[in-house]
Amino acid sequence: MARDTSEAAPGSSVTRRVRRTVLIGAAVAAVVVATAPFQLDIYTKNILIRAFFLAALAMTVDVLWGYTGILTFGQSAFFGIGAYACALVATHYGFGPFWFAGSFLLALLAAVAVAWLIGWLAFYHGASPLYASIVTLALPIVLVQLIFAGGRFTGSSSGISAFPTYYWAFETWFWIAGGYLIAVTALGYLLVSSDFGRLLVAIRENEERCAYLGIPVSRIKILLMMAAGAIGAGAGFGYAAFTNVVAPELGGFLLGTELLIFTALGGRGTLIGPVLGTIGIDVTASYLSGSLPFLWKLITGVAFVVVIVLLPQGLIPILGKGLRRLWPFPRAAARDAVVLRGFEPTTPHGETRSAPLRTADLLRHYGSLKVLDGIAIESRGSELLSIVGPNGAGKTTLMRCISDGGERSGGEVYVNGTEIGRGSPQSVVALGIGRSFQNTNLFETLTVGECLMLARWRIDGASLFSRRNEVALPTPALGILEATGLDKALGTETRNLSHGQKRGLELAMVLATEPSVLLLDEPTAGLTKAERTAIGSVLTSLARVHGLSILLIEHDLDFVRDISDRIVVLHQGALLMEGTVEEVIASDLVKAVYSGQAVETAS
Ligand SMILES: Nc1ncnc2c1ncn2[C@@H]1O[C@H](COP(=O)(O)OP(=O)(O)OP(=O)(O)O)[C@@H](O)[C@H]1O
Repeated sequence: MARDTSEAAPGSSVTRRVRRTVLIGAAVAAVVVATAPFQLDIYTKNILIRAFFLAALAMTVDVLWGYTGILTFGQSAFFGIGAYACALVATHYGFGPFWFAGSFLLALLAAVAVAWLIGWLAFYHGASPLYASIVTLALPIVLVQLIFAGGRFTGSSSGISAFPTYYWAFETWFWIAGGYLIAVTALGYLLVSSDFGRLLVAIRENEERCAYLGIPVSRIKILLMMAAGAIGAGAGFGYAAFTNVVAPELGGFLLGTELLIFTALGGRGTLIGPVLGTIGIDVTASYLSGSLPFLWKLITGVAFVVVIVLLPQGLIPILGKGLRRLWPFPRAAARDAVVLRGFEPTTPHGETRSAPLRTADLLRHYGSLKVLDGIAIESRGSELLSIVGPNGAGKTTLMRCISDGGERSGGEVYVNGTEIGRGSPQSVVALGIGRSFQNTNLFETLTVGECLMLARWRIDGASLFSRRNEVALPTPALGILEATGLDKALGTETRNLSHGQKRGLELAMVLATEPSVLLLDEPTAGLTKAERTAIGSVLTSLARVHGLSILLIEHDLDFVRDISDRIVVLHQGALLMEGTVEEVIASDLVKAVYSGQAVETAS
């Protein structure tokens, strides 16, 4: 089965990506060539070479902050590591082609190792974005302190100067710096416009949802940090080799903050904005700092505040809009037509597993407040088990404890026979759990097609430098898309969908991960009667035809009665009752709980 959306833009996505990559590379190359130093004075040549190396560094800040949402103050540290690797080896060990190449390699390795450590500290499971920013803030501060403490070896606060280097002509260094900038910007563009780039945007928009789709968010961020660190160190190495002067400020906190300002001014999340912004601002600032030594910081500071307040997207997007009016070209390849294919899921029809999900003595407390107390439930394959109970009974907490090993305070959770331990959501997804949330939890600026591709990431992977436009989905996911009309809206951004369609998309995304146990938290909340009926019949078919084990939290008891095989009733964090639909509906105990009467629970 294959369906093609009707929104195909002219030209293949590959052609457009190549065209846009060439365009981005050409724009940077144009700046480099336009400033070619044949008639420039030495001062200007110096400034431009420095600006090109810094622009390459700012490009990495944009990939980390603009695209992935990692607010990093620490990129300057990698620049400093690269610069000091060059200076220290040349000063203390030796100089020549072997030493030069060796120190370049050392710079890259040292940056990658430090980035790995910082990434590991900043992005361990459960760390908040604020914590990650503080860790990156500490990095340049620690590095500068180490340089100070290094005494004569590192040159302390004076740095190191006049170490041996290649005294090539300014023109040669100009092309090295410009070439490095063009190469890393083109590489950066290929990355952010690929499937992997789509993943970075998804992490920025909704990291939690990514984790529950089985995407190893922390690992991806650490790898990105390592790549960005290596590029930054390469730039720092080049700068040190060119100037043959290094000082602690090259790896300092001030430069780290300035890079954020350059990125914001140029246009966060545009790649070309921070590159051109850095060149423009650094060159202007260098001139102003010469002629107006006390005023230039004030002027750039005021410009920063004005742009942030009046043009929060930065300067380059505004210029880009103007250019696009004069010379229209296709927008980002992100909106390429997406083709859907369906396949039968691997779970055999009607397979009945004994207990794909089991909890034993599950406990969750917040301080002295016991929210779940000794919950033992078991769900069977090909079964729809509803979890009901008054507000605050602990239903959502139960789902959290099943889907994230770090959530529970005690007890065990077994998924397909494996105890989840303290595993992260993505490791629990790998065991066969799929979870949808009480509140719709999507990626606002991604299209329906992109969201579906994202949901397949764990199984299909994502290419680093290319972009697919076809996604294969298990037939149940396709069924949900058809039932909610989403198969006709694959190019629509999710923020423009109706509430019902958002709920449908969320369910389709969970099903796309091919779970054997489905945890659904009020999947029909806010839906019309017709939409509820459609979802209800899909759920029953998932359980009975496709053999899934479904745990469903619902407040609509009529809906529960119509579709459930069994019901579990929670009350004040304890298991009140478990039985067939008829048993639970006939229970006086359950009626008493729902009418607000005081009821004794087992615990
Ligand atoms: N982070 C938290 N800190 C303290 N208490 C919490 C926290 N999260 C949940 N609780 C408490 O745990 C109890 C159970 O909450 P939970 O959301 O699991 O209930 P629920 O049965 O899903 O309710 P509802 O049907 O309203 O969604 C509530 O009393 C809630 O206030």
